[in-house]
Amino acid sequence: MAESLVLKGGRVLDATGERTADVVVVDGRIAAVGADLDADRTLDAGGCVVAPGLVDLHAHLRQPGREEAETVESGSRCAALGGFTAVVAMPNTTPAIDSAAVVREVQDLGRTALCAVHPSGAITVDRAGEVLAPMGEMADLGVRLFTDDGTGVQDDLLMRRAMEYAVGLPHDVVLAQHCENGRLAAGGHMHEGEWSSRLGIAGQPHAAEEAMVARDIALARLTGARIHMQHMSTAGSVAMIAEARASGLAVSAEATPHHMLLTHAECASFDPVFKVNPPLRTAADVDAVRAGVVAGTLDVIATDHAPHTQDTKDEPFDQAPPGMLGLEFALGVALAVLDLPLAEVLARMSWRPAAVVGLEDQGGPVEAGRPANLCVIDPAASWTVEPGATASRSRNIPYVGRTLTGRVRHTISAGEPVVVDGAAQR
Ligand SMILES: NC(=O)N[C@@H](CC(=O)O)C(=O)O
Ligand SMILES: [Zn+2]
Ligand SMILES: [Zn+2]
Repeated sequence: MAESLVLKGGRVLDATGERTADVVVVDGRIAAVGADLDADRTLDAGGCVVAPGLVDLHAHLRQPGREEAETVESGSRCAALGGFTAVVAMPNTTPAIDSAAVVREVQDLGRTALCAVHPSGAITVDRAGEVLAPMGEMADLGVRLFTDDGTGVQDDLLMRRAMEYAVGLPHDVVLAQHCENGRLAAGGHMHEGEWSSRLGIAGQPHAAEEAMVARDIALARLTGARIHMQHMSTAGSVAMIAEARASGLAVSAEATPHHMLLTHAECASFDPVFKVNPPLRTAADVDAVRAGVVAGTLDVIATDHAPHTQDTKDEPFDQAPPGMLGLEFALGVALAVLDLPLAEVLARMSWRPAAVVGLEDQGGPVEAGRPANLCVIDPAASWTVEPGATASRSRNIPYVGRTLTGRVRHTISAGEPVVVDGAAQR
C-alpha cells in the first residue's frame, strides 16, 4: 500500500471556487478533500493556497543536443520549484522535435522528470520553414502544440498550408507562432526605439512582431485553424488579439513574466542577460501586456524559460544568444506585477493553459478521484532573487535583486511530493 499524504490547513482554490480543506493524496490521486483529515505523512499548508499545479506552455528544456545548458531533468526541477506540474517542451533542440522518433525520445526522458513533460512538435522540417513536418504522426503520439519557436514561419503560403493540415487532423491541435517577421527583425538585438539609438545597438521594430500577428489572424480566419500567439510583447499585438477574440476567432495568447516586468531600458547595462526575443519593449508596451493579461486577452502566462550557458551569455550583447530563465520566477513576478485576484492568476497559469493543449489530468478541480497534480503556494511571502539561485544548469536570471511576491511551498506531481518546503526532493 502506497504511503498516504495530507496537505493540511490550507485553502483549496481551483476553477470552481475556494474553501478551507485538507487534501489527502494516495497512489497518484486525490483520495479525499475535507476537514480534519489525516494520513501517513503530513505536509503543512497553513497560510497557503492548495491549487491545481501550474502548466507552462512554453519551456526550452534543451534536450536533445544542448545538455550543457539544460536537460529535461534539470528543467523539470526548475518547473517543480516554480509550482509547475506540466510543461510543454519547445522543439528547437538538436535535432529538432520534428518527427515521431524525436517526440518519443523526449517523452521517454520525461518519464523520470519532476513534472509531466509534453513535447511540442515543429511545424516545418528542422524548423527551416520550407517543408511541413509530419504533424499527423506526432499528433498520433499525443503532441497537441506545434511551433517553429525560435523562429516564425516566414512563408505565408506554407503557414496557410500548415493551418489547413492542422484542421484536417483527427486530433484537436493548436498552431503556436513565434511572431517575428525575419526580414523586419534581421540584424536587431533589442527593441528598436529610444534606447537602441542611444546605445548604438541595432533594433527590431514593433512591426516585426505585429506584421506576423496580423497575418496569422487573417490566415486563421481563412482556414478555421486554432492558433496560439507566443510571447506577445507589443501594445499593437494585444489590440489585434482583443479584436480577433471579440470577433469570435479561436486565438489564445501568451504573456511572459519578463514582458510583464522589464523594459528596454535594462539593455543600458549592456548585460546580455536582458537580451531576449521578442525584445524587452517600452514601458507603454509593458503596461499593455499587463492590461492584456488582466483583461484576459492574453489568456495564458507562459515562461519562455530559455537557458543559455554562462560562456555564451558572457559574449558581447550583439553576439550573445537571446533568452532568459523563467520557470522558478514566473508566479512570483505575476503576483508582484498583476492587479488580479490569485484565482485569476492561477486561471492563466494552470487551468487555461491546460485547456489550450487538452491536458485532462492538469488544471482540473481539486476533488477526490482526480490525478494529484497540485501546488501549495504562500501568496503573501515576498522574497528577493539571489544570483545563481536556480536549479537550472544555466544562470541567466534577469530578476536578480528584485523582490517577488508569492512562494511555492510544496509541489505534488502525479502524487509524488517533488518539492517540499521549497526544496526539490530529487
Ligand atoms: N526567447 C528567446 O529569446 N530564445 C528562445 C527561443 C524563442 O523563444 O524564440 C531560446 O530558445 O533561447
Ligand atoms: Zn519564441
Ligand atoms: Zn521560446
